[in-house]
Amino acid sequence: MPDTQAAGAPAETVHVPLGDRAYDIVIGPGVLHDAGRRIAAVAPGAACAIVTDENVARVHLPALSASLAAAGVRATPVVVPPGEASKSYAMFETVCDAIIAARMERGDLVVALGGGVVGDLAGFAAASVRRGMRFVQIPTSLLAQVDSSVGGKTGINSPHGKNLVGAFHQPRLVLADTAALDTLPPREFRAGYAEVAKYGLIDDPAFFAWLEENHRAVFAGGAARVAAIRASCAAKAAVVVRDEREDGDRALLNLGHTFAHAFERITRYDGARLVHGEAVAIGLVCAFAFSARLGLASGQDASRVAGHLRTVGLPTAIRDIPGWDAGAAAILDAMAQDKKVRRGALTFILANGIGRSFVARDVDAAAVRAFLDDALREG
Ligand SMILES: NC(=O)c1ccc[n+]([C@@H]2O[C@H](COP(=O)([O-])OP(=O)(O)OC[C@H]3O[C@@H](n4cnc5c(N)ncnc54)[C@H](O)[C@@H]3O)[C@@H](O)[C@H]2O)c1
Ligand SMILES: O=C(O)C(=O)C[C@@H](O)[C@H](O)[C@H](O)COP(=O)(O)O
Ligand SMILES: [Zn+2]
Repeated sequence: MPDTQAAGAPAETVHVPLGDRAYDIVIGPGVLHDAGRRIAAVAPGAACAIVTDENVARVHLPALSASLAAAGVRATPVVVPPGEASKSYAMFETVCDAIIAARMERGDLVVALGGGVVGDLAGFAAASVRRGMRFVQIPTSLLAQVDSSVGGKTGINSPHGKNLVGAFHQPRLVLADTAALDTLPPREFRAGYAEVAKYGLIDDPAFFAWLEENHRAVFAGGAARVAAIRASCAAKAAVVVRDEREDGDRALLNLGHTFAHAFERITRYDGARLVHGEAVAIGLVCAFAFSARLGLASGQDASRVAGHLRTVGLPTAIRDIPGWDAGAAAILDAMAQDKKVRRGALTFILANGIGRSFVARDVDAAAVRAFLDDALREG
C-alpha cells in the first residue's frame, strides 16, 4: 500500500537499477521548473531537442524552456499535433528531420515533454537519429507518469497494429511533475488511472484494495495522487529490471493489452472514440472475465474489477466504444498481430484472481472467439 505520509515531500526518487542504463524517476510538484539543472547534471554541455505536442506546448513548454535557458542549455522545440495519430511513420520522419535540422549531435538529448504519444514517438526518434541519442522523459499525463515514461519501450503504430515498429531505448532521466497534471483534461486523467489499477491487478492486491478505498483522493490530487504515481513507478521499475526486453515476466505489464490494442487498431487510433487508457480499462475487464470463464479467477473478482473501473467513470465493455460495429473475427484478426504471438499462437495475460496474473501461452483462439461472441452479445 502506498505511503501517503511521505508524499508531502517536494520530490521523491524511484531508482531504476539497470546497470549502465540505470536512471532516476523524480516525482513531485514543480520538478519541471528545475528541469534545466537536473538535465545539465545528467548530460553536461548537451543541447536539447524538446519534442512536445500542441496542447502541452501551450501550457508547459514556456516553463521548461525558461528552466533550460537558466541552466545555459541550448534547446530547440519540435511540436507535433496531439493524439495517437502522431505515432505514425510520417510524424516519425518529421520529428527525426527536425532534430537533425537543429544540428543535434549524437551526444545531445531528445527531451519528450508530454503524454505517452510524445514519449513513444520522441523516444523512437532518439533511438534512431545518429543511431542513438540520449533521451529524457518529462511525462505530463497521468498515463505517462505511471507507465510510458518508464522502461524504455518506444515506437509508432502501423495500420496493422499498435506499436509494431519501435525500439527499446531507456531514458537517462524521468522528471514527473505531478503539478503538471492539474491542466490534464479529466477524460485523460481517468484513462491513465486504468494503467494505475493494472499494477494492483498484476501482483499487488493490497494496492488494488487501496485504490478502491482511495480513488477519490487520487483523482482529487495531493498526497494520495503522488503516492499512487510513486507506487506505480516502483511496480513498473521492478518488472523492467527483472526482464528489460520482455523475454518473460515483462509481458505481465501487458495485462488487458491483447484486447486493448485490437480495439485501438479497429477504431483506427481515433482518440475521439477511444484513447489507450480507455482501451486498457475494457481490456482489463475482458482479461478478468475471460479468466473467470476459463475457471481461473472467480466471477466475484471479475465483477470487482469491472465495478471499480466503472465507478471511476471508465468504459468497461466493448459496446461502450462509440460506433463499435466489429465482430469477434475482426478482433481476433487484429490480435494475430500482437507482439506476444509465438509461432502463430496467442499469448494472453490471464489471472487466477486479483493480484494473481500470469502469462498464458498458446491460448486457444476458439475459446477467445466464443468469449468475444458472448461479450459482444451481452454488452
Ligand atoms: N512506452 C510504454 O511503455 C507505454 C506505456 C503505456 C502507454 N503507452 C502509449 O502511450 C500513449 C498514450 O499516452 P497518453 O494517455 O499520455 O496520451 P497522449 O500522449 O495522447 O496524451 C493525452 C492527451 O492529453 C494532452 N496532455 C498531456 N499532458 C497534458 C497536460 N499536462 N495538460 C494538458 N494536456 C495534456 C495531450 O496533448 C493529449 O491530447 C499510447 O500511444 C500508448 O500506446 C506507452
Ligand atoms: O512497458 C510495458 O512493457 C508495457 O506493456 C506497458 C503497456 O502499458 C504499454 O501500453 C506498452 O506500450 C505496450 O507494449 P507493447 O509491447 O504491447 O506494444
Ligand atoms: Zn498500456
